[in-house]
Amino acid sequence: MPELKALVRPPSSRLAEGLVTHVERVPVDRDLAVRQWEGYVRALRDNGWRTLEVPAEETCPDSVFVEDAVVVLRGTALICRSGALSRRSETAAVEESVRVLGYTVRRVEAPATIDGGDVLKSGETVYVGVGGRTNEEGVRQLRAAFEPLGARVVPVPVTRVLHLKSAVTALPDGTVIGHPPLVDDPSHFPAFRAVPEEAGAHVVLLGGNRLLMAASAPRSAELLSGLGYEPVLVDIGEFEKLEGCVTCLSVRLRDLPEPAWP
Ligand SMILES: NC(=O)NCCC[C@H](N)C(=O)O
Repeated sequence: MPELKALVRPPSSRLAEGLVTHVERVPVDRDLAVRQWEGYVRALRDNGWRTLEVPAEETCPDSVFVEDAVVVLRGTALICRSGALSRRSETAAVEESVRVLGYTVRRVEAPATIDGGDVLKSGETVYVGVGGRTNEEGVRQLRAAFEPLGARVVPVPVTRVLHLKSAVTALPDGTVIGHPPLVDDPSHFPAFRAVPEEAGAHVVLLGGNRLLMAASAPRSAELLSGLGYEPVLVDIGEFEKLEGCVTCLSVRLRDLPEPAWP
């Protein structure tokens, strides 16, 4: 059984200057954020994931949200080109990390934009949110990169939240979960289940029935627990102030090429 591995990236000292789009700006306690980030990394490790740290990018306040910089599928790493100008220089160190790991590296090229937070993989399907940080040309380049690898790319609209994965994520059986007021059109998904909180829509699949979730979604955790899942809760409140969620703080390397890992 190959070891489970994930990329994470320590918060920049300028974290508090991170972008906000759909929420009011409120002060961020960077020291608390660092402790919460350490707790998040610990939760991954405690659940069998070995974490590799991409070096912090001090000049990029949002660089801790490493998910947005790269999408990996079957040995290919697609380096994103963010829809937010201030986030474009986050990718250099991420590209270096995945290259060292042995991934075939492709880059999203202008005029395309893609944020990894808009890309939701579930089985053979790759849903991509369009309307916020990812544009139509981004969808075209995602198709060109991943359809030859066997993926089916399905564009879905995103207008109510920052990223597709701010609205929905998928359970291990492919059921897509979301908080209905924030989901543009649930009919795009073959199976959809409503959860009662915004943050309840965000799960990171840890393996087996375990789901990493934000502590701010206790009722959704209870609902999922009633369905047989085992929520693992982490407090990421300082990141939520910047529209971050559990998914965006790591990139799970499920199709890591071999040999790899230093
Ligand atoms: N994938 C994600 O949900 N990323 C969160 C990014 C938050 C950051 N403040 C941003 O606006 O880009």
